Amino acid sequence: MVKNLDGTSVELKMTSISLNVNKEKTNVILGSKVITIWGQDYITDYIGDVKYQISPLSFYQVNPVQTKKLYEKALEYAGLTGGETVFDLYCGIGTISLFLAKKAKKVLGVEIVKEAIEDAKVNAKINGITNTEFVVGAAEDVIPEKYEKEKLEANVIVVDPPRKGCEESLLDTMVKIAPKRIVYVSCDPGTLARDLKYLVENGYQVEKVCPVDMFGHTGHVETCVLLTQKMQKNNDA
Ligand SMILES: C[S@@+](CC[C@H](N)C(=O)[O-])C[C@H]1O[C@@H](n2cnc3c(N)ncnc32)[C@H](O)[C@@H]1O
Repeated sequence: MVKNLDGTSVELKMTSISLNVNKEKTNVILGSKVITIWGQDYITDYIGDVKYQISPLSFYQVNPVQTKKLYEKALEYAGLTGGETVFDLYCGIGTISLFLAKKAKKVLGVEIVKEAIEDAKVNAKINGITNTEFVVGAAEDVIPEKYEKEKLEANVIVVDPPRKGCEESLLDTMVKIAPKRIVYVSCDPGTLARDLKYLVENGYQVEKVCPVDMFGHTGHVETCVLLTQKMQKNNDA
């Protein structure tokens, strides 16, 4: 039994042991080869009432108590009423996508790791969620390409990039798609500030900012930001 910081406790049950093989001499921790030594090829976890299957090469937040708060904040900032098309870019195993899907018309998730997208599809299925689509690829390639070919539309775009933030080509296409709301989830204040500057210079305004302490006793902070269209605010007023 392990006690969480919020006083709740969880029973830990080992379901798998796997070995990762990395022969590259770089600063990347995990190699692409994973050997299951015992048990299943994945672990499972719940955030709120959503169940997730997570395979070894897929990203998963490390602090389950704070992750629930972070996703609830992203959901609140998305302001969904049930009729929206939402993009969840850098979606990992579909964690935020599935949180949002329950309150949206449709969610499109994009993620670069193939195994994570396979998990996302399974996760939609095991939670009985049918209004999601998951695509493998770099967000900065998939979204501009789909925008050119299919004239994609979205009411809300959520981005949760790694520390390097979003490529300018993606931000540029997001501005062209012109969602009413952008929810930016970031683990790096420096690249967050850079990307917010771009969005603010291109028609958006920062409406709300909420830091979430995902990495207790460290100097790191996760941040959830709501941006809205400048015109929209003026029209609403
Ligand atoms: C901070 S994680 C967020 C994942 C997910 N939203 C979550 O909360 O579990 C960033 C994710 O972006 C993925 N990623 C990295 N570069 C990418 C890119 N260029 N396009 C799409 N996904 C990318 C990583 O594999 C990782 O799953």
